[in-house]
Amino acid sequence: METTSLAIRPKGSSYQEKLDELLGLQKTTSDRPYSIIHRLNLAKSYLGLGYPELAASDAYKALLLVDEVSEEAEFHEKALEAALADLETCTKSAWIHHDGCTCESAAKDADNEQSVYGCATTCWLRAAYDILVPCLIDVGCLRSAFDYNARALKAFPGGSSFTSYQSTLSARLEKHFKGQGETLEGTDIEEYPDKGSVRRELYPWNEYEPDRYAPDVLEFLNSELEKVAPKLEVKVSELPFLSTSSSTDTNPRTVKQLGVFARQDIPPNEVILREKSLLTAISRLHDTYCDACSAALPHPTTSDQETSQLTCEDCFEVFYCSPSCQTLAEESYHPSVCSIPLSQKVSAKDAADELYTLLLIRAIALAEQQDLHPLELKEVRYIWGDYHSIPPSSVYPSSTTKGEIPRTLPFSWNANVLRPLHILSQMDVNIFTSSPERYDTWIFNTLYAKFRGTASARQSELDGRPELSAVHPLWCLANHSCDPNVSWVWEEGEMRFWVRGERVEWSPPRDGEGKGKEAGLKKGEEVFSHYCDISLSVKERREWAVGALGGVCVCERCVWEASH
Ligand SMILES: C[S@@+](CC[C@H](N)C(=O)[O-])C[C@H]1O[C@@H](n2cnc3c(N)ncnc32)[C@H](O)[C@@H]1O
Repeated sequence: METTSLAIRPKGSSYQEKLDELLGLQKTTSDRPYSIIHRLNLAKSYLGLGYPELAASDAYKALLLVDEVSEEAEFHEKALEAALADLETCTKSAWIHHDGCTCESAAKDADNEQSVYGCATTCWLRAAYDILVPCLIDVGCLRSAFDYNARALKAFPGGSSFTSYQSTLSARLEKHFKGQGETLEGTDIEEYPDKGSVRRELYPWNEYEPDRYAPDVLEFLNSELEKVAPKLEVKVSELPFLSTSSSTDTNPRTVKQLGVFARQDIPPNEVILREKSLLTAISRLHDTYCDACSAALPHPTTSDQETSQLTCEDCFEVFYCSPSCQTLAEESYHPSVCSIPLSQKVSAKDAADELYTLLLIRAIALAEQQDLHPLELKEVRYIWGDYHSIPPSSVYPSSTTKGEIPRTLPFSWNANVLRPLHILSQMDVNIFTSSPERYDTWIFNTLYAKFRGTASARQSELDGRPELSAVHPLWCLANHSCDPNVSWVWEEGEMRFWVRGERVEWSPPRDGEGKGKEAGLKKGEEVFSHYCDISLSVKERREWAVGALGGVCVCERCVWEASH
C-alpha cells in the first residue's frame, strides 16, 4: 500500500475526540519514549489538529529513533527493545504498514534484530518522511523540506509521494525566487528559504499558563514588584482592542490585560523601577558583557585586571561583573551549560532571531539547573504571550493544515527544533524521555511567543547589529503610549523606569500652545512606557505598531495627530 501526501487528515472524529486522543498519546509517551510507532502516532495526531510543526518535530524524533535502531548509538538498546515491541502494532496501522514490509514475519521472529531493522528502515522510515516533508513545506521551511525529501527519495527511489513533494517544492521555490527577481536554477540550496510561521497559541494542553488576573497571581506579582518598584503596582487594565484599520470606531472595544499603576503621586524625574534579570542573551564575545546581567565589563588594560576578572573556573568562557552575579549564575543556570558553545555565527539579517534563540537556551539552562519546567520559571511564567484568541475547535477540521487561525509566530526548523535538541543533547538531557513533558517543540514555541512580545534588545555600537537581549518580567508588564509618562533605559545590567521630566509635545500643537501634558504620575494613574521611537511621525509609529502591538495604535496622541 502506498501512503499518499497528507493522507492522514482526520476523518469523521470530533475535535474533542481528536484532542483526547492526542492528550492520551502525550501522557503515555513517558511509558514508551523510544517507540517509533508512538512518535509517528503523536505526529499524526498533531497534524490532525492543525499543528504541522509539532507533527514534523515528532516525525523527526521517529527518524532519530530509526537511526538509533540501526546503529550502535547511545540509545540503541532501548530503541531496539521498543522497536521489537512495536512490530505487532505496525501491522495494525494501515497508514504506516506497507505491502512487502517485513514486520509480520519479524513479529514472529522477535529475536531477530535484522528483521526489526528491516521494518524500521522501510515502512517506519517512510512514514516519518511522509509526515516530515509536507509539514516542513507547509510551515515554509523549504530548505529543510528539500533536504529531507532528497534523503527520502534516496531511500525510496520513485516513491510517488516523495516525487510529488519534489514537484510541490520546486513550484514553491520557483515562485519564491521569481518574486525576488531571481531564478531557482543556479541558486545554491543554502539560499532556499527556511523560515516560516505557525500559530501563536496557548495550546489546549498547556497546564502551565496561569490565570494572570486571579487574585493570588496579582498578589504574587505585586510582592515581586514591591522589591524593585515599591511605588508601583500591577493591576488589571482595560486596553483598546487594536485592529489593523485606522478607522475610528464610535464604540471601541476594549480588552482585559495587565498594566502597571502608580500607588501614590510621584514627581517628575524620580526613578521608579530598577530590575535585574538572568534571562539575558549575548551574541558577542563573552568578555565584553557580564554573562548574568549583561552589564558592560571594563576593558582589561593591565595584566592585573585581566587576571582579576571574575570568570567560571571550569570553562573560563564566561565573565561576571560582580561576585553576586557569579553566585547567581552558578546557582541558577551556568553549570548546566558550562563548556557548551552556545552562540552561532549568523548573518546580520539573522542577528535578532539569534538573540531569541539564545534567550530560549538560557531559559532551558535556568530550568535544568533549578529542576523546573521551563514554563514555570518566574522570568517566564507570568509574561504576556500574545496568543491568538480563536478557539482551535472552531476551525476544526479545516480543509488545509493552515486552518483559519493566523500564523503570527515566526518558526524555523533550526531555531525551534534542531538547535534546542542539539543543546539538550550536549547538556546530557535525554531528548526522548524529556518530551513532550519538559522539552518539546510546543514548549519552545510558547517560550518564543512570550519572548517575542516582551524582550528588549540593544545594538552594537560597532556595527549596529542587535547583540544583547533580555526579558525583564516586571518591566514588561507596562503598556505602551506614544505620549509616555515614563522613560526607560537598560544599562549597567539593570532596567530602569523614571518619571519623565517633560511630556512629549504633540504635533500639531494641542491647545494652540504646543505643550504636552503635565509631567509626573498621579496616584492610580497607569504607567505608560514607550515601545517605539516616539519622535517618529504618527504614520511611522502606526506602521510599527501593527507589527509590535497587533494593530494601529489608538493612544490619545496618535488619535489627535492622525485627525489633524
Ligand atoms: C509587553 S506587553 C504589555 C503588558 C501586557 N498588557 C500584559 O498583560 O502583560 C505588550 C502587549 O500589551 C498590549 N498593549 C500594550 N500597549 C497597548 C496599547 N497602547 N494599546 C493596546 N494594547 C496595548 C498589546 O497586546 C501588546 O502586545
